[in-house]
Amino acid sequence: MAEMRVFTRSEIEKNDDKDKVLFILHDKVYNVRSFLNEHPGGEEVLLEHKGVDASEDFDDVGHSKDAMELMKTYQVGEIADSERTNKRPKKGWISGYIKESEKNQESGLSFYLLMGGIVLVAVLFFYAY
Ligand code: HEM
Repeated sequence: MAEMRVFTRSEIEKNDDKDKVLFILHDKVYNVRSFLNEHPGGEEVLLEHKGVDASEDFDDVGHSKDAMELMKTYQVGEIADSERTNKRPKKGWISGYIKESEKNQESGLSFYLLMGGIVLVAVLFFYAY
């Protein structure tokens, strides 16, 4: 991951460096210049959001957990403390995380099943002898 920098919103807006396509997603700054051709949603939509806070539109698409992981590769910094919205991502955005917590519950459940199995074996063992 590139070295993290602190940006102001106007810096992102005014940036006209040809090597950078910067936008803001939930107070974090991304440079998707090298991702344009690879974005499954197409380069157009990324270019349309150049220089702006794309959080809401991004949330509305409801990106997957894989997309969230991929994003980390393109993060170049974050917005200065005083300019952060600190808004919680909308449901679409966190759908991946919700799935993640469901996964944890599942693994919690299998833990109890395992414990139940052990107890059952112990009881059977107890009655067998
Ligand atoms: C670093 C930022 C981004 C990354 C890494 C990223 C990654 C992805 C990936 C992996 C997909 C495939 C579907 C999925 O796995 O969710 C996707 C689809 C899409 N993305 Fe992005 N994306 C980014 C930013 C954006 C932004 C700012 C927009 C603007 C609204 C956008 C709009 C879309 C659209 C419209 C689709 C297609 C959804 C569909 O066909 O159902 N993406 N993106």
